[in-house]
Amino acid sequence: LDLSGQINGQQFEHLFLNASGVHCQSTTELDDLLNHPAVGGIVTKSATLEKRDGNPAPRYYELADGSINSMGLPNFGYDYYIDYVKQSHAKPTILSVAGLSAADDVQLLHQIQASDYAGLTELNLSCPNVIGKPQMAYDYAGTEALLKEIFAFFKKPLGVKLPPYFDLVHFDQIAAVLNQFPLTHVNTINSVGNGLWVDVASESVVIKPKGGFGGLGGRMVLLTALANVRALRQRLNDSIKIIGTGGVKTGADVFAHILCGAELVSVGTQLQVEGLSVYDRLTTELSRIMADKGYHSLSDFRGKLKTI
Ligand SMILES: O=C(O)c1[nH]c(=O)[nH]c(=O)c1I
Repeated sequence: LDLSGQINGQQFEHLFLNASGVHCQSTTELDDLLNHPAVGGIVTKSATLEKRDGNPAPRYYELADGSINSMGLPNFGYDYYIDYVKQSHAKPTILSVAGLSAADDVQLLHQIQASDYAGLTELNLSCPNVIGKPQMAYDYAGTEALLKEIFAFFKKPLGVKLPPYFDLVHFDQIAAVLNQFPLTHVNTINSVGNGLWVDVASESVVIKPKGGFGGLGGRMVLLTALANVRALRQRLNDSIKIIGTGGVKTGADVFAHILCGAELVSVGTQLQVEGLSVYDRLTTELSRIMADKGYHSLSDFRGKLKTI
């Protein structure tokens, strides 16, 4: 079976990545992913200019049907990750970056442009957990202005990480902005921002930052993730590929993401819960579904969701 995908001419022999933030903060974790046969490529934890400790713990909590997190962008800083992705790796790498401001974003991309890194970069426009910092991708004019400034100097392959949208007009608006730029891909969705879990027994929230508010992931966000992959596939230029992220727990979920138009699929919460073996299970389950349907490659059904 051909389970490959391509972004900007870079061949991902296997469709699976990690969701940025999960199992990707240290070089050891990144090596674990790269060395796993059922992983096709990796995304780094979003890097900021300087190293960050992030928010106070507890800042991640696993639920029956997913997760809630308010990590606060803990990472070892830009230099740590550019040094890692600059090395030659057997599989494609995506360097994720997240400034604490638009100016930071520009500075980070200037540094990447000046470096000899030739791989993919992903600008995270959707971190919901940096206190006081709004999610840029909910500001359409701000996103357009930022991307105009960036593409004036940035000539390397660039994609963006998007938050979920919940209104068809918002899909139209963000697609109208993104279609103006030579983006290699969009990665959708980031966590569903600012959910709240209440533990009834203790009558308390379960994470410390932001009074318990945090980004939602896992099975509970699958339907929102599929909607965002599908809506953006229907609206974005074909040249902008989609990395489907959000809610993947089974091979059927992976199949659904591809049917909605995803080129590649990321696993976040379920990787956190299950470990690297999740990729073997998902590969087995996806392969069985494809074989039952007589499909030999992802392109046999990618984007071919039927309506009724
Ligand atoms: O809190 C985080 O570090 C975080 N958490 C998320 O769920 N998405 C993000 O983009 C980020 I930068």
